[in-house]
Amino acid sequence: MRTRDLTGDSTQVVRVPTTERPRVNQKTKMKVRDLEVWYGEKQALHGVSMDVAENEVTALIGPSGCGKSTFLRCLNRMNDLIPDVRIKGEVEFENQNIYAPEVDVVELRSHIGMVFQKPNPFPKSIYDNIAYAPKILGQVRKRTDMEDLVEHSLKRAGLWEEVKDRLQMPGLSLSGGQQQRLCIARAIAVSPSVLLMDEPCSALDPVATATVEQLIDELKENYTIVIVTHNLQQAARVAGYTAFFHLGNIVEYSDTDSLFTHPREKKTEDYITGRYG
Ligand SMILES: Nc1ncnc2c1ncn2[C@@H]1O[C@H](COP(=O)(O)OP(=O)(O)OP(=O)(O)O)[C@@H](O)[C@H]1O
Repeated sequence: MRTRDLTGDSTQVVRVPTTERPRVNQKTKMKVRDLEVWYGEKQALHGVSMDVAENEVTALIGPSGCGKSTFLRCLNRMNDLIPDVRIKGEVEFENQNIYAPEVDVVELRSHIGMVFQKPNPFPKSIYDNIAYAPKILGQVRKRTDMEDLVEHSLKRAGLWEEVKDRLQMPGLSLSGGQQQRLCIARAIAVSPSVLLMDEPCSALDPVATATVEQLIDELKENYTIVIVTHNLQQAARVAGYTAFFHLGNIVEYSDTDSLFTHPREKKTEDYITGRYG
């Protein structure tokens, strides 16, 4: 594994593997160490380590089956829901290993939210899609506070103007792109600091994709975003950092410009130039 000097101070050279930490002085929001995942007998991640930069968008790219979604789901323990899964290693968030036995997973997921590939609004009204989780979590009790939260979340997701006159309509009556923004609004309503997005645009047309990409760009001011995408142009457009996964390992992790213009590894170059995958 390659290393580089992160201090610039020749008297105190700290060497950190480049796959873990993309840039000098980058504040780290989540720290993943030696993550191994098995589904039954099949190992999907082989000791992956990575620092996730705060208030940045980090893209996970790589060929089908290389472990991107598995890695993403480990960041808020979504894999716990899969039978026969076994996870080793550490994922640190706010100075705590999220796999420690005392961690409350429901609360954890209110800090680290998730948006899925296919928009999946609840079969409820637009209003209730947003209000449901803050209510269940006891975050908001007064009706007027909830109305404010619903409005604020929909505005943050760039959907307010389109739905403000029909908040009691079913979320499922919206278009695909609107449903995905509703899901983003729902995720941010509980005030997470990290948003995980698993191919959030793959079911959307180019216009809706552009809207969601613009939203991701705006959200990164307040949120740390990790996004799985098959679309290399999308990674190049939205992400400050990109990790290239292959066969359950990270081959290369760096700032997006460097990864796409000067990949260090031959495998990365082959992938981004379309020689395989
Ligand atoms: N629920 C599961 N049960 C068993 N095996 C799984 C499960 N989810 C993923 N896998 C296996 O783990 C490996 C990694 O899958 P994962 O979905 O993480 O890859 P990916 O890079 O996100 O793929 P894609 O780009 O096709 O979505 C694959 O071999 C896959 O078949």
